Amino acid sequence: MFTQDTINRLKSAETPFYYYDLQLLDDTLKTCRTAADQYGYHVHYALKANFNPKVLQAIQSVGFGADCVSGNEVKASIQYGFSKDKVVFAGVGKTDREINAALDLDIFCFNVESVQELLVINDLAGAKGKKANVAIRINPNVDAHTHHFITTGLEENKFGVNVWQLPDVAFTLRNCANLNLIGIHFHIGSQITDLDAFKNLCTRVNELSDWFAEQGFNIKVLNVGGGLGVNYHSPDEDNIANFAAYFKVFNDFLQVKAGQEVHFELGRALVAQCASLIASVLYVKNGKKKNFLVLDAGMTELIRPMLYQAYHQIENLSQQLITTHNSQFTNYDVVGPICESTDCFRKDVELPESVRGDLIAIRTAGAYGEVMASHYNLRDQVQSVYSE
Ligand SMILES: Cc1ncc(COP(=O)(O)O)c(C=O)c1O
Ligand SMILES: N[C@@H](CCCC[NH3+])C(=O)O
Repeated sequence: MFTQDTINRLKSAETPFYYYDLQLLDDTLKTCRTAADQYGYHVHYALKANFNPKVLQAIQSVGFGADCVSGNEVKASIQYGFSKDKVVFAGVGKTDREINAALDLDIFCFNVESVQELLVINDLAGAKGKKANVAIRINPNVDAHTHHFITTGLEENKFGVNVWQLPDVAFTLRNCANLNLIGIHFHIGSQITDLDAFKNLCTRVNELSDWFAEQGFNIKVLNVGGGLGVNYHSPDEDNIANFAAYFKVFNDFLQVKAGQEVHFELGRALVAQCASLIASVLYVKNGKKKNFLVLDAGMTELIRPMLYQAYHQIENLSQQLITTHNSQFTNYDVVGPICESTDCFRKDVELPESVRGDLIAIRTAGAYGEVMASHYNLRDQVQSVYSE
């Protein structure tokens, strides 16, 4: 919910922009930290969700590690103060240049996604006279019951090694003198709201942890990835994810052997609710079949609705200030200015009757929003405005 003061402040900035509520970010981080600390769990923030400098500064200041998926994310995490012994480097296609840079930075661990990658890291580490810590990303074939496009832990997905490939992984590890296996890593998908999916993940992790122990490997880290979802439908009533319930599932169902640490890689749940995309109504096009609100933001600023049919709550902030019980409501297709028919945030959105210049908020846009913006149509770089 935006206060009148905030709306007045937003009116003075040029749209479109992302508005960050840094207090909510801080509250979310502290809630997560407290819930994780209860079990001694380690949280790494998945930078891919949002690498806005202010967001990174806030997250590193609560002591979380960093989960990175490119050489540039590794560099950014260290630049913004994440401790290098809490930086992990994941990704299915790490280049030699990226691996070398991460080796030079002495990061904590590579999350490795194939036997081929193990061999490359072994060679590159050897050439530097180093030993690289690795965790094997295993595809647990657990259904996350999330959108098909953002599920990652199924046999049909490109990520990780499949269970039937593990004997080959074990053989390779035994023959790679420059690798030190420290952990096993999993990530079953994103925007998961059914905690049973994590329960099923725990069962698989327990089996695989036992398998590695039987093979004589000392697995120090169980990295169960991220994926905790947020409430896109009620961003005000439910603005902080239920971290306590999430971590409790792992405490209840994950078998942790003596000396093992449990690591998480949360992205969305930490940052989604703290930002909204703020746009202005450029034109109201009333037709016979449809009414359109044409905004000055589109898929170039927030692509999630177009890419995954993702729901984001849409609010008319200007009319919120003057809406009375007599206000007229109209259904609009809320669209952007981009030359693509898919450039639509949502069809048939019921909003107070809107006029040119009204401020529109597209909520829960802090994760995979600003970071996925593009310059298509040679659009300007989207700007950010902060609550403090
Ligand atoms: C390997 C890995 N870890 C962590 C994350 C973060 O996921 P989320 O933002 O859903 O918490 C992702 C993205 O889905 C991922 O691919
Ligand atoms: N970018 C996606 C999620 C992918 C997460 C990265 N593995 C989203 O906006 O929901």
